[in-house]
Amino acid sequence: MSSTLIKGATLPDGTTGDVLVDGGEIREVSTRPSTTQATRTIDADGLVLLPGLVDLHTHLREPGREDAETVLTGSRAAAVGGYTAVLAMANTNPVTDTAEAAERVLDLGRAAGLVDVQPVGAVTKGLAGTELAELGLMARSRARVRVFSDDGKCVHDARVMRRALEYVKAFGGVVSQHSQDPDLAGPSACCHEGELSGRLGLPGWPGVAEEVIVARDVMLARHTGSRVHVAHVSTAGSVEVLRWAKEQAKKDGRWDVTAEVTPHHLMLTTDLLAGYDPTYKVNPPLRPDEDVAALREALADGTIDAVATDHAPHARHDKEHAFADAAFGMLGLETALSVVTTVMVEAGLLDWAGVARVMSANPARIAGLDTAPVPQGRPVAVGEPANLTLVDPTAHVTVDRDASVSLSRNNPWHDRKLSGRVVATLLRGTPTVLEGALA
Ligand SMILES: NC(=O)N[C@@H](CC(=O)O)C(=O)O
Ligand SMILES: [Zn+2]
Ligand SMILES: [Zn+2]
Repeated sequence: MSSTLIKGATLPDGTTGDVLVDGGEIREVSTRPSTTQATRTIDADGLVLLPGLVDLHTHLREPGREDAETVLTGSRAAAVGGYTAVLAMANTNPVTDTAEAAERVLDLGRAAGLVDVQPVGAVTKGLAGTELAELGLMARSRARVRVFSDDGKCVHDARVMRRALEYVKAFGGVVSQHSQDPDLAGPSACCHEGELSGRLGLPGWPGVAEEVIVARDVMLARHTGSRVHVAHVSTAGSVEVLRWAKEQAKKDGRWDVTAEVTPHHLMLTTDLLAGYDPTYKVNPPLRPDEDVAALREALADGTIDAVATDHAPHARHDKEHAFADAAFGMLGLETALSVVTTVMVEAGLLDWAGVARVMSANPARIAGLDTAPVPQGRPVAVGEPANLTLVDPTAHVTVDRDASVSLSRNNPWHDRKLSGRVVATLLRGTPTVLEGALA
């Protein structure tokens, strides 16, 4: 295997040095110039070297909607975005609700070979919300499933949620919840319920539809002594509940609650809907400024543990409709690091150690990938697997949706100026991205 010498990189802790990668591992980290000869040298002067990014929430669409994305094209988008591992959501067709289905996604990921594709298992059969899927068999399968989610749908029945939490506790699993009470909004809700939705004549979801489920689930986590993870948190009220719950869980030590926020909920607001552009239609919906401010603050102070993309590719014929009829979801893998650089690092809310924490270490730990046979989310240190992301923190990029390696084009960042750019990604020592493009 070839070796790579990364010269003069700034590490997350702020020190500068040379990093030698060989045999899939980090072999040297030295503050003085390394004299070792390597097959490849990357000049990293002025660049930041992060542990490979880990995405807790990706929709890869295979099997079933290979016209929108495949495991291969989604893996390409992930690598370009600086990711070395992604959790593939279960709302495919068929649903990932059996050990065989999970192993198939795992194998497709290995065949693509660009990032570790870790399947998420469904909580209930067919995402129908009534009967538990074969959680234990998925956990014991080759796919070693630890994260379970009916994402796209809320596990609405409290009894089913309680059972699922009890079940996953046995093998250190976690239930990732799409928190949204369907009874608090009509079936046609498609945006944030507020003054603007009234003006536009669009039926909305109130923030409280999310908050009541977050509150219920943290109490169920406490009751069962298990772990719940709140997917794509979008309101200030949810943050308040999480802040309280995390304090309680810490004191108790027997249960846990974690949460993720998407790049779009950290930057885009509900007023974008004024033009009825379905690119901005997403679930949970874009919220007002005060929610966005609360989410940023919560990510900075650790109330929210992780940034997760909720990369949700959709084919043109599903997205290009009148607002009310278009599919929910937006792309996120290729732009996440730039959005976080722009809204968190440049704003002084996170330093690079903080970015490493919320985009690599914490998501890996939540997903149980930090203890996998070949771990993810580990520090940039000698003896660790060489999963690495090299970032130019001062670059400015104007996003072009047609430059994307995703199969889909539902990109809300098109034409926006963002800061920070992924220059290179290494998966266990092998470059998947060099000079900002697939290697
Ligand atoms: N986020 C979305 O708007 N859509 C997701 C489902 C989901 O994450 O709930 C999808 O699968 O398209
Ligand atoms: Zn969801
Ligand atoms: Zn999702």
